[in-house]
Amino acid sequence: MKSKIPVVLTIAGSDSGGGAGIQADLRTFAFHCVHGASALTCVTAQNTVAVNRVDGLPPQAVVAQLDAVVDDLGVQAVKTGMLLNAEIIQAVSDRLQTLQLRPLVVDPVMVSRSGAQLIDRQAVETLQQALIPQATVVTPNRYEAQLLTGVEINSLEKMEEAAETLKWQSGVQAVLIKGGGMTGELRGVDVLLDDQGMVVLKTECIDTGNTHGTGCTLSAAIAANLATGHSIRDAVHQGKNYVTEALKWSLEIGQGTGPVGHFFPLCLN
Ligand SMILES: Nc1ncnc2c1ncn2[C@@H]1O[C@H](COP(=O)(O)OP(=O)(O)O)[C@@H](O)[C@H]1O
Ligand SMILES: Cc1ncc(COP(=O)(O)O)c(N)n1
Repeated sequence: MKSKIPVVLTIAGSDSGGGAGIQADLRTFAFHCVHGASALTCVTAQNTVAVNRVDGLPPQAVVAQLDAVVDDLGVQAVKTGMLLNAEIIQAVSDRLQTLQLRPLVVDPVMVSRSGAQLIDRQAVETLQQALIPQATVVTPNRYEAQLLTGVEINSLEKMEEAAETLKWQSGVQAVLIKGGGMTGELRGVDVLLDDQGMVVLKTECIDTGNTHGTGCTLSAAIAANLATGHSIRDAVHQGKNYVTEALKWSLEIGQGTGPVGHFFPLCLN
């Protein structure tokens, strides 16, 4: 029997601990019944406690992976994660622009959950100028949104202000500011701004320290949902619900911030 299945490409880094990056993306794609393809940007020596080392690939190697996937498999949606440096970001942005690969979910990965800086300063600028304007949805967390907009985010109103600022300064179609790094009752509350306006996304707050990979998982789920034909709003809503479930089933692995449980329904024992 032959089956037709959407192909989703992630352009991101490897997490040796398996909780975030390419590993989280591919598990999320599998859960959503889409075929996951990957273009690796870098290899991190990482666990639940720290990022010990990062080795980047040459930009041409990243673009060659992208081309190999697009030329043969075709792609119904793309997401980007950790892009490491300005050269890789520029090369990927140029290729995405030329090929007009859409929908495109940009997770502007800059700082890890353990607090490690994951890309350099110049890379932030290139992300802003070359990649984010092309995005269907951009998904910064609290700290990334602050860095991208200059708005200090300490309330729901400031989350909304940052979303407005980022949307109008970049021309991106939709902005999702994630609230996993907020405190009190705003923890786990996200704000989505698209062409229809602003919505606040609230699910239950999960009391767990094991949040490694939440951002990667959410952006991968949104890309998978877009690939299967959902609207932006629907893709984001369903992605948020998926992350909430995965957080409920997060894994007690390692000494630090453990990963979320991507295949929760299969692991109920
Ligand atoms: N404790 C939590 N309870 C419920 N949702 C959470 C919690 N922590 C993070 N989230 C959700 O996980 C998703 C990823 O957000 P966040 O953790 O802020 O991203 P990142 O991993 O990029 O820092 C968001 O939808 C956020 O609201
Ligand atoms: C290779 C890689 N990519 C991304 C993240 C961010 O992870 P998170 O989803 O927790 O923000 C990470 N720690 N490592």
